[in-house]
Amino acid sequence: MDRLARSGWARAGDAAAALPAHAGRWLAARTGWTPAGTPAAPGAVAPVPPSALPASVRAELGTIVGVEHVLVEADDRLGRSGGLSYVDLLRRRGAGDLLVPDAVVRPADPGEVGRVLAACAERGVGVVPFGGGTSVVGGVAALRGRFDSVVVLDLDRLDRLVSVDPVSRLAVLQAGVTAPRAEELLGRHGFTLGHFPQSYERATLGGFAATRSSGQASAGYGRFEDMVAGVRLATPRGDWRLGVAPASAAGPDLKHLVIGSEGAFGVITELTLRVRPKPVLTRYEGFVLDGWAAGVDAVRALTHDGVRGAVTRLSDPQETEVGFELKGGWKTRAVRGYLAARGVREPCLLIVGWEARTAAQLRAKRKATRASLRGAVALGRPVGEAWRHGRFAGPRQRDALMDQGVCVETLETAAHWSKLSELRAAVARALTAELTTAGRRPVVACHVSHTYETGASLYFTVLVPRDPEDPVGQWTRAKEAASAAIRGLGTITHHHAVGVDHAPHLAAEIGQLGVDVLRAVKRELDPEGVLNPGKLLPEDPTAPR
Ligand SMILES: Cc1cc2nc3c(=O)[nH]c(=O)nc-3n(C[C@H](O)[C@H](O)[C@H](O)COP(=O)(O)OP(=O)(O)OC[C@H]3O[C@@H](n4cnc5c(N)ncnc54)[C@H](O)[C@@H]3O)c2cc1C
Repeated sequence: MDRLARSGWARAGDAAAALPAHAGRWLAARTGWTPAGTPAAPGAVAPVPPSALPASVRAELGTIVGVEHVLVEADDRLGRSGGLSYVDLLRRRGAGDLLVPDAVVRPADPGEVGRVLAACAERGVGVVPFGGGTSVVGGVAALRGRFDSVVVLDLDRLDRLVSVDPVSRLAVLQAGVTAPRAEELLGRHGFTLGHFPQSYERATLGGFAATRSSGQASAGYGRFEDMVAGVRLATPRGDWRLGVAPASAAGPDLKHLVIGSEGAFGVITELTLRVRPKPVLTRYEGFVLDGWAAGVDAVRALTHDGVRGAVTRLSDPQETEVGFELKGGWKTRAVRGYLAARGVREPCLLIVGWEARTAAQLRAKRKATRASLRGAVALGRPVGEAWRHGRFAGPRQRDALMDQGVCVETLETAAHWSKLSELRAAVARALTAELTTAGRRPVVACHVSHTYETGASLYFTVLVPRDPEDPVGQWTRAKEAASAAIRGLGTITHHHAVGVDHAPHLAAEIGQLGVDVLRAVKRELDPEGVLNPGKLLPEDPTAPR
């Protein structure tokens, strides 16, 4: 996907991501796209500027983490130049400005993190905490703020399972542990975290906590924040530990100042996480509802009746169609024929995945879900298992589409049930209006994959021929139009966080008072303002220069 970044997605699924000929024909007819070779080409990237980190600071950081862990080579800095949004990927392909950090610093433990932060605060060097670098909102952009230099603080060496408390079902893990590694380490003790976002292969526990991430199995395991029982934060003012009991009335829950703080208040070094026994049995099935309204009613009923699967994911008619067209083949034709024969005019695919410790438990869960889904057409196990098999393929498919000149990006929001359909319509309208030009007709598809008692998230995927003259502007304008449509109906972000991209919209959601409260917290924890300049909070115009 981003071949210049530190490490790519596992290569295993690459072949499956290539756009099949039949899907290419559909895309051309549907959107006006014609294949254009625009592969990722290292040569196309702007030259890397020399490091502006003063030699004395470099030497001081070297005494803390070891000189071999202060990296200033071009490739090392380039590999941590931004995250994985569509615009980030365009920048790596030579469109727009690429922000390159002056150095990469790799501390080994929480103590070293704290000392690096203290040194950077004293010397006036910006610090960008970096987990897996999968942010899609500019969260790891190497912005300097008011400083002359900025370093990326790569947490990849904080990769240990510190302890497990099987009685309380708690595990302490360091923040740089990636999601697959966490599953491996916890699996040895019979536990799982149950957090499976699409960025699973690369993202880290610290990144999940810092962004309030939500995984595909959130219906069964909750959002990442629900798993955080305790947190350890390194700040330029010292170490801060929170979370001594399962619940507390000792004032507001300060853990929630850290969860979602996006590296702007401190660096999460350790997390105490709630873990669950690994499921023994899993089963995924597909269902189809006729039309969006029926689909939303169905997932709302599943949620209110308490009979969702661990995975509960509803595609709207557009996303269902895209799925059918990309897959193609006789099996898809057979499914479409069957649905037509059953009188389904606007198929909306619903995937339900159950997990259980025993066959009896699994049967009971499945029975309860199916009873609630009385009006749905059951497509059975092959459809559900096919979704499960391909559930991490998205990043690779995006890479393949980008290589061929497609603008492909996603955005997410959430709203209460009573506003959900209005929100979906408003965002789809805004994106379609902004991206439609002579010869370009966007596909705007949407799904619900996180539901709550009071509402649900919406996740949009957009496909449109790329504007070769202004590829960054094409998407930036569309994203702005969508953000304006969201205002008053839903949240600016359900799980991608604020980063740079959503910062201008924060005040509209939490109020200017809310922004001021967050600024006050930042001033207390990071008085010099070195931590992740320009993220979460827009630059403070009143900050001393
Ligand atoms: C293809 C793709 C699919 C995605 N799917 C999902 C999804 O299903 N669900 C979802 O929730 N998100 C998803 N994301 C978004 C992204 O993966 C998440 O935001 C994830 O939580 C980021 O983890 P990371 O380790 O990569 O963090 P990074 O990208 O490295 O950092 C994210 C933010 O957290 C800060 N940060 C990182 N580590 C720390 C730390 N230890 N202490 C303090 N601050 C820190 C960074 O400075 C930055 O602001 C997806 C992204 C991509 C590219």
